[in-house]
Amino acid sequence: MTSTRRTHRLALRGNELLHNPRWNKGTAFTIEERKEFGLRGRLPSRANTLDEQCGRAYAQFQSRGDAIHKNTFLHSLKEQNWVLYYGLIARNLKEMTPIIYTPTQGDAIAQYSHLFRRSEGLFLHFPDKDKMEEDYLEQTKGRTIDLVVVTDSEAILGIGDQGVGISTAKSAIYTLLGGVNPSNTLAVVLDVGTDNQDLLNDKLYVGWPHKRVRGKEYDEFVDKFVQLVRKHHPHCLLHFEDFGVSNAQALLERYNDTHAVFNDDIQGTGAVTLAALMTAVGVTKSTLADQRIVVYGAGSAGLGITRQIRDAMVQADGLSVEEANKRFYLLDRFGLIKSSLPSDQIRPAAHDFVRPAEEWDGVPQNNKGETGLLDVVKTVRPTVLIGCSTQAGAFTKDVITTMKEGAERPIIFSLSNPSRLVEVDPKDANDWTGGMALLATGSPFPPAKMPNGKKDYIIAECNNALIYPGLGYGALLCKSRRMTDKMIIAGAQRLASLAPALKDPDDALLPDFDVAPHVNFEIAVAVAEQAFDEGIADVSWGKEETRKKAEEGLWRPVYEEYKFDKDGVDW
Ligand SMILES: NC(=O)C1=CN([C@@H]2O[C@H](COP(=O)(O)OP(=O)(O)OC[C@H]3O[C@@H](n4cnc5c(N)ncnc54)[C@H](O)[C@@H]3O)[C@@H](O)[C@H]2O)C=CC1
Ligand SMILES: CC(=O)C(=O)O
Ligand SMILES: [Mg+2]
Repeated sequence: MTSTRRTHRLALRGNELLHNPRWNKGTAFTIEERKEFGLRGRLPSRANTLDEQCGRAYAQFQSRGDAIHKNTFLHSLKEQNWVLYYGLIARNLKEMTPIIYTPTQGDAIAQYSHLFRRSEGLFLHFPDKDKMEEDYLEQTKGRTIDLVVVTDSEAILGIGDQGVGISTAKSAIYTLLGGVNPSNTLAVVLDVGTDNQDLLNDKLYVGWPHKRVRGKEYDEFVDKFVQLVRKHHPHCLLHFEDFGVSNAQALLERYNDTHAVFNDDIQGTGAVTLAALMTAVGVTKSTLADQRIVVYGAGSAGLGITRQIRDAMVQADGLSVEEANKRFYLLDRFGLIKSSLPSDQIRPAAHDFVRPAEEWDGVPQNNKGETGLLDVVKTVRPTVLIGCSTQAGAFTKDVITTMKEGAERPIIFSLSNPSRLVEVDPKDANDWTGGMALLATGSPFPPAKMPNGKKDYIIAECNNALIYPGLGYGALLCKSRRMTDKMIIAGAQRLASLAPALKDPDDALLPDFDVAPHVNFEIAVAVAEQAFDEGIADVSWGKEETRKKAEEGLWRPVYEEYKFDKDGVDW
């Protein structure tokens, strides 16, 4: 890829410049820049390169004992110097991504109020709803905003309602893995209260200490925000993250046809899982349509995955929607989703996949008429088992060995985060199936030992971060007016085409996180090209230039030249 160093004209000097993480270079300011920007006496004598700074910061990172302290260290680095923060993590991607993202970020968010030092992003508080536009403009006036990542923190990274959190980590991943310019992103928390009693009881809780606002008032608050984004940044992609399942689905449906919106838990997770499954069926030399798929946990992720795979069966394998729906067996907290369940136990998004109760006559059920996972597995003999339930250990040895009896190469994805909530430890799934399972997890796990001295099996990390930065960058690159299903499938197909298991069936089902920036770049190109095909790209250049434009638009953590200019950038 090409790289061009630009010169920036800055109106900031002295401490203002040193304390601005976007522009600060710390000891890497050159002797000339120190003179020009009034920094000479504010810095020690010796100028460092970025590599030297990264070496020093890496040693400091290593000296932090546990993951949460490492997370805090990196967070404070981000408050000081963006180039150093992203440069350091980019140089140590596999080691540091789990620190700034899942699994560690979940713990950091759970302790947010206690670890709090400095705020980041935009907080929109329900009690200040009448001032929302003022607060929004205060943070965004004069800025280019290409991407807004918004959360109401109701379902954070598998640990539930945390009141405030997550959008900054998701937004950092856009920069790290997608090359999105961090200056052009905005992380937003919609603080509508929390139903987490521990937080409400905590005197240090920094969010609005109030029960969650729901219903009409909630909808109006979110709508006001969405309309503000549309009014001031009409081309910007609006990414919804970790909303509670009912709101997540409803918001996507409400805005999807009119605005470039994207729900990561539904669509991003659906897309990365589809890619892993496409690779897995390549290994088993079958098709998507050949599968019998059990999805355990029919929330945002489970329903998003189900719909994504169903749509791909229709698009790629030519099934009708009705035929494709029949390939799925969904379970939630009331067991199998079947027609005899009371209607309030079946979410609207699950309606397409409800199994007829008659089909289950004679299959054991509990005294409430619920059919559990093991009995579903015994009856269905699934080829694919996907977990997104937050129920640690739900895929027991019985479940896995029963599945193995009906599938030579069982495909088992336990996607719940953080790692401790995984439905089955991939090491166990590997052992219980004699090394025959095709595995993926939501957080990183070490490779599994294979029988008969075969090489270790790399567990694919099936996390939406392997695809959402590329989906987002592709959409904002071509200023797409929407994020369509076809764009998402194009991204998933490109991701699957890069999977190691395509070349070697004993290798991982998805590319390694080491190469996630390259992978997301390829996804972005595929997504933008698809937007051109659908006639929804809104730029002056043509489809054939997509790759070149994508390269030019990448933000990279390198120090660029500065010149002082009193009319230059001042924020
Ligand atoms: N790997 C990845 O990229 C992603 C992983 N996830 C993870 O997936 C999990 C679920 O996330 P969301 O779908 O956003 O949450 P969610 O709350 O929308 O869905 C969880 C579902 O599991 C169900 N459930 C709870 N207990 C159950 C039980 N005993 N049996 C069956 N189902 C049960 C809940 O009723 C709910 O419908 C979390 O751990 C999350 O971190 C979510 C998004 C992306
Ligand atoms: C990865 C992600 O989006 C989640 O666990 O919610
Ligand atoms: Mg999420």
